[in-house]
Amino acid sequence: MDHSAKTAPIAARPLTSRRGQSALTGRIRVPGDKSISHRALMFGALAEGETRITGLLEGEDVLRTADAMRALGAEVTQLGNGHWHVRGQGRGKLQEPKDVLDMGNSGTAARLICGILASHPIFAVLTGDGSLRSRPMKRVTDPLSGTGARFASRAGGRLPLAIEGTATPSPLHYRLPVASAQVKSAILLAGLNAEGETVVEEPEATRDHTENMLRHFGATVAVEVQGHGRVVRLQGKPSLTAADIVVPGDPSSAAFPIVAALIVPGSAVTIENIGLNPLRTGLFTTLQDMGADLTIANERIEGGEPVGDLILRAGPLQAVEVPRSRVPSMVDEFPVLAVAAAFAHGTSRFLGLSELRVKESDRLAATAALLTVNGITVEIEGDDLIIHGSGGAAPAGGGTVETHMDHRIAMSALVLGLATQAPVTVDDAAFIETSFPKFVELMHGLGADIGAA
Ligand SMILES: O=C(O)C1=C[C@@H](OP(=O)(O)O)[C@@H](O)[C@H](O)C1
Ligand SMILES: C=C(OP(=O)(O)O)C(=O)O
Repeated sequence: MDHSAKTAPIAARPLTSRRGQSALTGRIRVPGDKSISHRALMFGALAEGETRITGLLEGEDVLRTADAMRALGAEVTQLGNGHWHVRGQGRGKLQEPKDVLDMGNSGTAARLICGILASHPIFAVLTGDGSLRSRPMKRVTDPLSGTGARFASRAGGRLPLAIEGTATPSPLHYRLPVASAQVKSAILLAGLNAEGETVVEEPEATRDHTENMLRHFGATVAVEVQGHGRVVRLQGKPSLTAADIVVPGDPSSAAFPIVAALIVPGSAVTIENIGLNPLRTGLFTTLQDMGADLTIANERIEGGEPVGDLILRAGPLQAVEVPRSRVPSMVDEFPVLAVAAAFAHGTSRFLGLSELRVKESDRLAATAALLTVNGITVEIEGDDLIIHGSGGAAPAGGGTVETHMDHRIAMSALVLGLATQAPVTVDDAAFIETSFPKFVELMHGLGADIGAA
């Protein structure tokens, strides 16, 4: 698939999901964690020596990061089956790219690379596909300007964006105005080449893969918990040394077969080797609050991250209220949680979803639309999403869902259609490739009926 800004738009790929003859059953693994995969390639490129990665997500978003790291001078080798090697020159030694860096659909790639480039004395231009070009970048370029780097972009801070990095970045002390691991990470990455301490204060804790992996490569990163939030301190100019990385299965990808197993009557599914970093597991807590038959087994530490297996059985779900403090730990899971809530007994409320408006699509609106067009009653009140559950009965379905270049809307809609009365169609499933290659094949393996529209 190619959906880059440089090429003509490719034909949309509609897909339909239907209630099958039987329940979903089986034991599966989902692809590697997207957040950890991006960081493994980037930090490998910033470290000295050869970083060996196992279980890398080979989805479009991460492949864009791999291309960008090559364009910046790192040797990035794909060995097959999720094994990759990255040979970096050491911190501060990236080369000026000879062409525009196309980050495709990936907000994480674009924003983290802004942080990396701000503290290199090179010029670079970033662009992306139609979705990424509409997403806000000022949230990183405004604070990063404090390093001395200069940014020029389209109106409203949209890509394409030109960066003139600096050889002598000032260290930043920044309090995040929104809960965002991407913004936190961009600031920490700029701090790698700054003299002294870079400090990020986050009022709500967000995923800490950057902090963990920087430590793994030899940096000194101190984290102080303050209420719901944290203060992160990075010592500048560390020696970053290549390190091996084992990428766990992505809990955000696992969310789709998880919800499918819970709503298709009679299903029994096990998903192995899922990352259980506590800053990523808000969905599992929420589903357990809903009374889902979801058990975590075989918990262990692999490659420095907690992982485990999830055992799921279909059954009745109760409505739930998700507090705003839980949003960062499940920020990408709300579309598919909304699908689960559509089957629940009672009315669910998800509070404080403003950040969903600036994802690959306006996910708050797209999630409400995906349910509404399939006969489920929803309301948006301010930044809250309210879903009136069907009380266990199969919702009507029969709708065609607009995916707006958003992989998570496409997969959520296809999961919904596995348990509605009439099939559900998505207008374009192509973007599923960004985070979950082989999603359809994996769901087929469980017995799901997903096919041509
Ligand atoms: O840091 C990361 O890897 C990510 C952070 C989140 O974005 P925000 O930082 O915008 O919340 C999340 O939505 C995205 O899928 C991955
Ligand atoms: C928001 C997401 O990713 P990104 O911001 O990297 O595009 C996502 O994968 O749901």
